[in-house]
Amino acid sequence: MEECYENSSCYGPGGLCPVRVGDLLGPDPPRYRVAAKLGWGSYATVWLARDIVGSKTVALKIVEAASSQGSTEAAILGRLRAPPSVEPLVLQLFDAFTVTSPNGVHQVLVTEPVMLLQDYLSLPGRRMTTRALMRQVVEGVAFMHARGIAHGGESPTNIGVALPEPDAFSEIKLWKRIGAPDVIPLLASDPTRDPASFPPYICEALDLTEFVRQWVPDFATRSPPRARILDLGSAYAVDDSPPPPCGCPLLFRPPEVIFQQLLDRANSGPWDCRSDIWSLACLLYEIATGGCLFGGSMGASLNDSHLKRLARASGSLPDAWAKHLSISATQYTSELADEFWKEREISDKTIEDGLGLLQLLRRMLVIDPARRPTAEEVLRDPYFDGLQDPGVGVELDPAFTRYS
Ligand SMILES: Nc1ncnc2c1ncn2[C@@H]1O[C@H](COP(=O)(O)OP(=O)(O)OP(=O)(O)O)[C@@H](O)[C@H]1O
Repeated sequence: MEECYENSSCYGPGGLCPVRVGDLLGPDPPRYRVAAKLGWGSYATVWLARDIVGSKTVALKIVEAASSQGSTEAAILGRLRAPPSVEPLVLQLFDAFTVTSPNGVHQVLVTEPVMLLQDYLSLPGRRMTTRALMRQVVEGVAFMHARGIAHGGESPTNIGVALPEPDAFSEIKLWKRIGAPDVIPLLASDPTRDPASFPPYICEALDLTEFVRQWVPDFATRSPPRARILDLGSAYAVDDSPPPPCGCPLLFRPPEVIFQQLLDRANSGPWDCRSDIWSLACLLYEIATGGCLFGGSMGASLNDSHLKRLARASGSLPDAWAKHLSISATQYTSELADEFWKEREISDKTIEDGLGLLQLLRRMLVIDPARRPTAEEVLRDPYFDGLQDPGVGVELDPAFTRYS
């Protein structure tokens, strides 16, 4: 039950912004009317809202007060804006402002709403091949890197798909179609606590997939999807600033960060666009197979065994790491890596060129970040050769001039 909602203890000084369905938010005059919750993360709640001035449907990411002041997400999304004539591959920012609640000042990002890729992949009869979808994701990463942004957290929950006809949604149609959300009333155990510091109820997130299924039943079969990279909360501009702590989920986290954290848990050390390439490889494997490349049957923890598993996949271990692990580096050979990859052979015939995909992933999963291919080089890998993507209408442009 608890996992279906953000934790109520997140409301308090420096915490989340208390939001209710129907609230009108925005810079003067407020223009975004909250219709439903879309989700929540470690630092924010995200809401579907109607822009009553622009007659648009938008997503509002409302960041907890303690993380709002230092948040660079709006600036980074601003740098990744696509020109109007180009299909974007990164979530598009429409507006940014702050709201003040009893818990502090909250950054609000107004973006397009999307369906999570994992939910999209569950729709029956989708028209686009997984390989074409993967190419869009790689192209999105190449675009970010060309703009000097390292993402630092690529994982399946950070990839979305543009919604069909989002501006035609209205709050009334929404609730008529799928019913009202479940809510849990909140009452502070301390009766003296300011009741304005928490919402009167915690609201269940909207089942966007179910809504799209009903609203546009032929969405998956009608047109190829347009992928979007989201959650730039851990991203940074590599030329302008030192890397923030790496926010990548453990199973997607690159080995250089893991090694650094094994030395000092509080410090993820330097990471950059080459680190993204490692996470991207793990993400591509998961998009293709639905399985996790480095998750053992017991999951994974930040420990020596996990680092050894990554070294096994890449067939090498730096001497300094071997010394720390008290093992010999010479046992990490390409033959050992061959065994790892043999265990991951893709037998699912619906995945095009499974062998070609694994070869590409091996190219990307190299321990030394400097030897990993760039995202542009990944796009030119034979695995993506001859890919027709008529619905998206974008072609690979090595210089990415179409974005500038
Ligand atoms: N534009 C959007 N459209 C639809 N849903 C969204 C959108 N942005 C975010 N979400 C939903 O809200 C959730 C939280 O968003 P996000 O990951 O950006 O928050 P966060 O606090 O930065 O999370 P994290 O814990 O990953 O750092 C997402 O997992 C997703 O379910």
